[in-house]
Amino acid sequence: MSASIGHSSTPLTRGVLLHINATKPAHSKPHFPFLFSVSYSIPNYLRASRRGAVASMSYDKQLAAAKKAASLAARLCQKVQTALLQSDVHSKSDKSPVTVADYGSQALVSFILEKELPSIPFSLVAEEDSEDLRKEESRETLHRITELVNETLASHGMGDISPLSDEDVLIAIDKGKSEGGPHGLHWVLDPIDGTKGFLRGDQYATALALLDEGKVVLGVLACPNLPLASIARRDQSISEDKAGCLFFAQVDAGTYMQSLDGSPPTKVHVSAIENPEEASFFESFEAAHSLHDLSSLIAKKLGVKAPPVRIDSQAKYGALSRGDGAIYLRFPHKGYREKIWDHAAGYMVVAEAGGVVTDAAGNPLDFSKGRYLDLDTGIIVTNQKLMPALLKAVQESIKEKSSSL
Ligand SMILES: Nc1ncnc2c1ncn2[C@@H]1O[C@H](COP(=O)(O)O)[C@@H](O)[C@H]1OP(=O)(O)O
Ligand SMILES: [Mg+2]
Ligand SMILES: [Mg+2]
Ligand SMILES: [Mg+2]
Repeated sequence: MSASIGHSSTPLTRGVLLHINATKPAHSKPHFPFLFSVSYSIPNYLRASRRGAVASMSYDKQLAAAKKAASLAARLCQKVQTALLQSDVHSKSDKSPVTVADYGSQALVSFILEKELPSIPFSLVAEEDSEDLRKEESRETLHRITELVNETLASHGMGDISPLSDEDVLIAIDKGKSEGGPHGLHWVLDPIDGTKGFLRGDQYATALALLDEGKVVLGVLACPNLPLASIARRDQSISEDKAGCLFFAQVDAGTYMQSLDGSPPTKVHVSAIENPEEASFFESFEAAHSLHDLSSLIAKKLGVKAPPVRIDSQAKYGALSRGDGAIYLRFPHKGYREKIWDHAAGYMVVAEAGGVVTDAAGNPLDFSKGRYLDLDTGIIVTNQKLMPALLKAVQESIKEKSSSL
């Protein structure tokens, strides 16, 4: 049995089904510069919660630009999702709305970041590229995307910018082809994380992070359908709740949440729960994205009593960063390669809120290897108190289930 948190649809009945979304990563170096001998005794999961060499720098300007870009992209996505949900059943099974929102979001973020930070060399590692959009049959879709991007800019205080042409939009999208890596500054973007949730009318996120010398130094998660109030112990329809959260975090500066409408930010912290019996855990809504039976086994071994809360996208990381749940488990099917844009922003938001993100072996996530994450089996997220027991349960469960992984 599970719970799921959607936006538009189903009333939530206790013990029936909640669905939402989210994700995360980690840093590698222990931050004890004068105690080198101690570092060998620090468990990997604690190393994963500490900042790297670039910790003392400020990224305030980049953070302001990232918040602006992600918020506007979320507005664009909301507009498309609203139209999608109002349309008839046939078009709901059509992939094109999400295509328009994906490309539009990427073009908008790319354009705004470069415009807002003209003195900084621009490198963007992003999910989409313009190859399909340049085909003759995509001409109308491209016009629609350009129109949406221009409308969004004009209606959110950027009307002084000359409207973008179709070619400008294609160029902005293709700026996302950077390979990232261990040197320099690289933006990392998932323009819509959780496309399945987007199409269902449920959770999705625009996820934007910045890498400096291979380390994540800031993260922004715009989650248009995530309720502002906690989704823990939810037992009635969420459609009554106000939704639309913007999470943001900068290295060594904590994690904050505000409404997408622009309420003052409040500092958030991961759950302080130490007893697994009181913990609840998040996982993908989509069984194709994560092994639900493995998560169930882990939860059982740990002694978790609550049913899983199933959510699409990196909204899971956002919800975890404010303590709505204590654990996030992600075990993709064999052969799936995780991309950095699916975890970089969520990682930062959780790590700065006091949480820990590792792979299934307890190693920090390494964002310096290019577009993919190179990791052992899965990703696990929780607070520092629960991590040792969680790691043990994960490793025992994987051993038991190893034939099916
Ligand atoms: N087969 C798959 N296994 C795991 N994750 C997937 C798979 N296919 C797509 N994804 C990506 O997983 C993330 C969503 O996972 P979830 O919502 O279950 O947490 C998204 O980034 C989604 O891509 P996309 O960004 O295109 O939606
Ligand atoms: Mg994604
Ligand atoms: Mg995506
Ligand atoms: Mg995708």
